[in-house]
Amino acid sequence: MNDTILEVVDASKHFAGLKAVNGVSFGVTRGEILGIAGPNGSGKSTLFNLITGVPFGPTSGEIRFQGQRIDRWPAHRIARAGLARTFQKDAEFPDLTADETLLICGTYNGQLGRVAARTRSDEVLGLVGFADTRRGIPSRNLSVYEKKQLMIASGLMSRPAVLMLDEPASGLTKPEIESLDRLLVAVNASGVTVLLIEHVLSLLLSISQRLIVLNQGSVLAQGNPAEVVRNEAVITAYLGGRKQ
Ligand SMILES: Nc1ncnc2c1ncn2[C@@H]1O[C@H](COP(=O)(O)OP(=O)(O)OP(=O)(O)O)[C@@H](O)[C@H]1O
Repeated sequence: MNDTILEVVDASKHFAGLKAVNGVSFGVTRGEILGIAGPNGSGKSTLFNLITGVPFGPTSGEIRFQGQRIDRWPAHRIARAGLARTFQKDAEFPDLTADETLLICGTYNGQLGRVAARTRSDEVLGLVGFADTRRGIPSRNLSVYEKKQLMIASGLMSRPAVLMLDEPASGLTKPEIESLDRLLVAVNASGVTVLLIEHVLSLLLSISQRLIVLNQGSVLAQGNPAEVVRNEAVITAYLGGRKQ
């Protein structure tokens, strides 16, 4: 049985002369946590953009999700098919509470009625460990870690098969990164395949089963995380060409 849930085949995104993503191919196995690393500007967020169609699909290449070709689908159709993502930002709706935010995500992305959305909110907030006492305050007043919890909970409202996270550890303290580690393991254990863009190497090494490193829009290395971070080309890319 083929257990590949998501396939990126020779995908590129070019902005005029800039090859932001250039001929990238990889598969994602159902149930895994796949880490994606790379220096700033190497094309990680653009790769998420072209997979999810937010705000654009690939210039060329194919994206296949659960056996269907999705690279010409509108973003909302891709989301509703089971590919959810988060962005590198603080709070989706700063003026809204966690409950209100999740109601919007549940009814729009998850296409749930109000009662089902409320039930799902309880489930996802429990899964990410969000305190009940914090559900009624505007998101802008939450701590950095609580905003991350809410962001991940929002992505889970539609019961996605795949959750794509863009640098969720940014701005977190070391103990908070350890909490995030446990949170993501719990999300994965609940049956969600996870794609994780991250600069925090300790998190990637702790939870990823495989690691892909991008550089200048192309795959530089992929495979076992501990081996990939020892790869000489990867070290050189991170050090900007300086030899140690
Ligand atoms: N909409 C756009 N128009 C033009 N250039 C873009 C656009 N989006 C991204 N780029 C460029 O594409 C390249 C890759 O950017 P991208 O944001 O994907 O990198 P990244 O690896 O996610 O970086 P970081 O780690 O800093 O978030 C960069 O040179 C960026 O300036």
